[in-house]
Amino acid sequence: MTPDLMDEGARRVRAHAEQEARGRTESGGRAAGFARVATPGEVDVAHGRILYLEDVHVAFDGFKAINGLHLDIAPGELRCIIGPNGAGKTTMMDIITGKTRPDRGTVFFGSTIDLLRHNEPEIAGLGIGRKFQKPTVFEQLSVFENLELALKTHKGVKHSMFFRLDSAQKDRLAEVLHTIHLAAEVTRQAGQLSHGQKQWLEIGMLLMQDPKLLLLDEPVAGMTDEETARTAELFLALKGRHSLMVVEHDMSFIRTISEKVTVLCDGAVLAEGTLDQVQADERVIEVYLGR
Ligand SMILES: Nc1ncnc2c1ncn2[C@@H]1O[C@H](COP(=O)(O)OP(=O)(O)OP(=O)(O)O)[C@@H](O)[C@H]1O
Repeated sequence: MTPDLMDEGARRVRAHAEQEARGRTESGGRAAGFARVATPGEVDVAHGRILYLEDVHVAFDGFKAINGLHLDIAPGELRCIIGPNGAGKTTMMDIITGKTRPDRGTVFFGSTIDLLRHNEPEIAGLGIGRKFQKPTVFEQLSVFENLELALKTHKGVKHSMFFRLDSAQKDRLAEVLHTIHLAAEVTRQAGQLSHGQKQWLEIGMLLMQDPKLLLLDEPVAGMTDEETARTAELFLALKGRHSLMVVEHDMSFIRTISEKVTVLCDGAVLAEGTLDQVQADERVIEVYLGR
């Protein structure tokens, strides 16, 4: 989910919210029980859940990729998702971000936002950022320019030329630079950064949008041991302020960052608990070793 997509989504969510408000005035109120459209930045976590999936199903040409999936993420939690190839991890992220529509089931962001009523850019605008495995930074621009670009709320040459950061945005940019360990690289061209640094820069671009929930797909694939260790530090620093869902195959990385691990298999949750607990689970051993 690129920052551009998040900007576009924020605009669409605002437009949607305004349209909903107009609809209420004209019709005198909406049917009770409908999920309301939250204004950007507002996620109701009073029930202790930032993300809630219940009995979600998706089939591709009859093949059940997601098959009765239940999942709950608490605000500020760092949840690790593991599972063998084809378990449905990417498809689950596709459903949360609106890229794939489930055949049935419930997918809520907080307790009031029904994500199935929103499209992909709207979901990005609601504060769900997604980082794909491959870094997609703007290689010709500097680290600073990449982060600045992530803040621009209007596209187009005119706005690009006249966009200036205000002081709060400058503070935010400095804070993000520090968080992603790139303060010393601020003027460097992104194309010259190492693979790990590019990954951090892309995470920084998402952080400029202040997402509530970050979905990270195999973030340490291809990183050196040192970069992996710094990424673990970064994620531990982010949890609490943001909720994170990390899909990863690197078990030593998972061990460093995880509290609760969810094991997916055949499109459903096979086991949940600490890494030690799930690794000792016979069913988990069977799906990893028995295939
Ligand atoms: N668009 C699609 N059309 C047909 N089958 C699909 C589609 N998307 C996913 N699948 C199938 O659904 C299953 C789950 O795939 P998914 O990519 O979600 O698994 P995964 O857990 O992310 O796997 P990996 O760890 O290999 O990335 C796989 O068998 C995959 O081939």
